[in-house]
Amino acid sequence: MKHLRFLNKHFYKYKWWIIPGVFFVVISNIFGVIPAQVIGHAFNLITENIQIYGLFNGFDRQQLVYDIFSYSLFYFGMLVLLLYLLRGLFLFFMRQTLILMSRHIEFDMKNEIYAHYQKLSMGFYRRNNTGDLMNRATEDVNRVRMYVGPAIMYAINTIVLFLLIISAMYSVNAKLATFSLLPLPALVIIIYMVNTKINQKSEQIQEQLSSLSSFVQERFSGIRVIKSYVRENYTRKIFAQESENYKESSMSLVRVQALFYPTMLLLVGLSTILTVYIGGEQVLDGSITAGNIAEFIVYVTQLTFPVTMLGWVTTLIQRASASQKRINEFLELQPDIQSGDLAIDNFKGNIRFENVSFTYPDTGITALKDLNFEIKSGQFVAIIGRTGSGKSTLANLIMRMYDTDQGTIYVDEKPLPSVQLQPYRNHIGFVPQEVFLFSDHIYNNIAFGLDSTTDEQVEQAAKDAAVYHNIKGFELGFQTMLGERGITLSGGQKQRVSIARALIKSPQLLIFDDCLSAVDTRTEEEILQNLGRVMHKKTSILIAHRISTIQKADLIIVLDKGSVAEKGTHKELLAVNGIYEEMYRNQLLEEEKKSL
Ligand SMILES: Nc1ncnc2c1ncn2[C@@H]1O[C@H](COP(=O)(O)OP(=O)(O)OP(=O)(O)O)[C@@H](O)[C@H]1O
Repeated sequence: MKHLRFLNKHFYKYKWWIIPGVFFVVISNIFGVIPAQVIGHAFNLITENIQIYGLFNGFDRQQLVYDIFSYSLFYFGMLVLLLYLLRGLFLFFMRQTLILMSRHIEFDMKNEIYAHYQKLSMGFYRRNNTGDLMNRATEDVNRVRMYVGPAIMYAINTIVLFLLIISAMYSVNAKLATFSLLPLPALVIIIYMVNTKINQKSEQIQEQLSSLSSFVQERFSGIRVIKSYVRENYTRKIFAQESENYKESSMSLVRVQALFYPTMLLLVGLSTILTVYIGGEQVLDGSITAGNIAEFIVYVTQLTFPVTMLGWVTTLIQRASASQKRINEFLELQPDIQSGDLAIDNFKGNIRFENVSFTYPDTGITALKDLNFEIKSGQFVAIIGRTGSGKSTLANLIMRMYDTDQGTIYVDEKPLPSVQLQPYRNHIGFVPQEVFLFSDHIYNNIAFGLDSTTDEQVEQAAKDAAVYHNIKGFELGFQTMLGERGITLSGGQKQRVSIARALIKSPQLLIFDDCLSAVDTRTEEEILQNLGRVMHKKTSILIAHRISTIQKADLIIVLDKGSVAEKGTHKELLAVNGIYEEMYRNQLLEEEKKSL
């Protein structure tokens, strides 16, 4: 329950919704209780009038008695109707305030969680899977909303109704009130127990459903692999098994639910029988009127719904508390990467690594060891090395996706952690190794990094990335949709669209993380030539596997097992006869083999 205290700030913010809301609950309940008394009076009127009507048997006046009697009944009927209408009106206001408030709180919470997620660092995204993040921002928030809205509303409603009805009952007759209420505690306990059971089963079903959905989602994403390995029957069988489990749990839930209403009706029926029996005795000894029995039956029926709600409200509160705990776990996390204060308005693109080492905290893998080098402003620098040698890690450190364990990275001679993070990243055009494009138009994908763009800018970026003609070849050109409901680009086209996305920013520093691997050598040559023009006097860092890509670099850094093994120009490195020269020889050999 303590986790729900987090929501108090929201309640405070929306106090002018809660206060009238509670007021409407009280008023609507008053209008809900008075009709029972009116019905009681009407009942008394009937019994008394029937006797008077009988006395006038055979007299002309009998018709007059009948008219007065039916007029009074009509009056009582209209009064009950009016009271219920007023109750309905205030119930409407109650929902309009309390439930609407819960929607506002839900909206605020979702925005708060989303904004907070965005602040958290890469390590957080590595540690937690996307499904979990999504669940906390949607399903868990929804459960909390059920607490701030319906649960609170029904709880207040139940308390107010209980107080009003019980005091009304005891003011009529204490003995009858006690007997009529006797089955209610049993009803509360049974409902609570059944509800807990239903809840456990629903949770189990929910889990099975999400595992079923993940299974289906993954299998359909990998449908190509399934078809090529002819595993359709195999996956169908697994799916049938998972569905069977889901069906079994659902059936067992239905069985429990089927018990719920009969049990409830049984106990309410018991209460009614007791009311009529004890009430009958009381009428006989003259302590109450027959109308009071009718009044009590209405009370007992009115109490049934809130009592049922009580069990439901308890489960809603328990669920909300568990969900809020999960939400708080993430909201209380502080980003590992905190922005510095130094402004970096005229970034020149000078990067210096001084004794930099880095170990991934989750795996304990030391990816970079004691790196020392300088990338001067305006240089074209290449990073090369075997797979797993730490090239992408180096790019991530420059982007400050992670902080170094030891040593310092200086940007324009300022320690990177002391620099304002977002303006710094804004100066960089980063093309990651794993291309990610949004399910949106090609145009919007290229324009992604800028707040406003012109068609010319987008087209020029596409031309520089050598993807313009491909895009123009599509029926809808730059308005072609990508992603699930759009077209699928080839690996090379994707890489080039993501290059265009970086180039459109005219960044001061460009980092290509092995993003030319799916591009043929001729197109690669074209892109490199364009880069020479676009990145003139600006810094470019190219991570590559092919030596042909980087031969013209001002500086080539060869990484081996996380350390700088060699550095220099192409010519200088060949002269060293080391790793670089060996890679060069192997690649030449491969090309010769291909040309044979
Ligand atoms: N997010 C991560 N968490 C933990 N370990 C990682 C992570 N990313 C990379 N590593 C490890 O760090 C080492 C260096 O990886 P990195 O991706 O930097 O190499 P790379 O030179 O870019 O490789 P490739 O050429 O195959 O892309 C590897 O041993 C890898 O397993």
